[in-house]
Amino acid sequence: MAQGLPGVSEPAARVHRLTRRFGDRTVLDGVEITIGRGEFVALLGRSGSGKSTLLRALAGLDRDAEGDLEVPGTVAVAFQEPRLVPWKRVRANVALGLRSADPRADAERALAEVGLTERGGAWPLTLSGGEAQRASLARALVRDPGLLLLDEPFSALDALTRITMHRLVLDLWERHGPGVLLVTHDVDEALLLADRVLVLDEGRIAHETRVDLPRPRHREHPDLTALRATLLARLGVTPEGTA
Ligand SMILES: Nc1ncnc2c1ncn2[C@@H]1O[C@H](COP(=O)(O)OP(=O)(O)OP(=O)(O)O)[C@@H](O)[C@H]1O
Repeated sequence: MAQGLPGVSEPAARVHRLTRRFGDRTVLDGVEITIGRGEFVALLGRSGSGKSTLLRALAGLDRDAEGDLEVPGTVAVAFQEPRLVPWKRVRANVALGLRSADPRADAERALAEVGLTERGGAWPLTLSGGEAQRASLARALVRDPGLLLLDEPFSALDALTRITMHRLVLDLWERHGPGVLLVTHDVDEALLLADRVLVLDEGRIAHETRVDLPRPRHREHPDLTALRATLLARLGVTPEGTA
């Protein structure tokens, strides 16, 4: 995978002709994506369409992906399962691998930002699902990423916690301004959070929708109803009540 050199007007990430084959199966087939600095992009696609494969390539975790990838800044990833190291306390998990002057102080600051100051000394296994996701977000943000990759980080959470986490992510994004790529199954989540929603199908970005609405957004907003219908149709989901 070729890594581009950072330039003056670099976006947070640029993917050019990204291709990934597993044996004789081509899962990604020349994907093109640009994520602007400070832009929030959501990626939808049917199960098995290659969303996680794309995200892993962007995170630099897949050496066998072909194509050009330009990510000028630091990349941080938060996964569906928080992936905290169980034998390190929460604070130490957030500080893990951090090469700053005072990793512990940075970790404390990040924990405060996600509202988890009091759980810094806890063991990961004692955290609730929402708390563990907050810790995972703190661990991502403490690296001050230019690109934040979120792989379905809210899908295992209950509905109320998910709403709280949506607000938290928007708040952190507005404050820190990374480019975000959020992989999700949830059309509403994509429409509530993102500036732009992409649909991955047959190994390519088959559709793109811009969401020009101020945040916070409400599910019932009439503009979202139309966008939701378009996206569901693109995903091959037939509206209820039709054949
Ligand atoms: N290491 C691998 N070896 C072989 N096939 C793989 C590997 N990783 C992914 N695949 C295949 O690539 C396809 C895309 O997988 P991927 O996990 O990226 O899909 P996804 O869109 O994230 O799915 P989901 O929404 O269900 O999480 C799947 O058919 C999967 O079986």
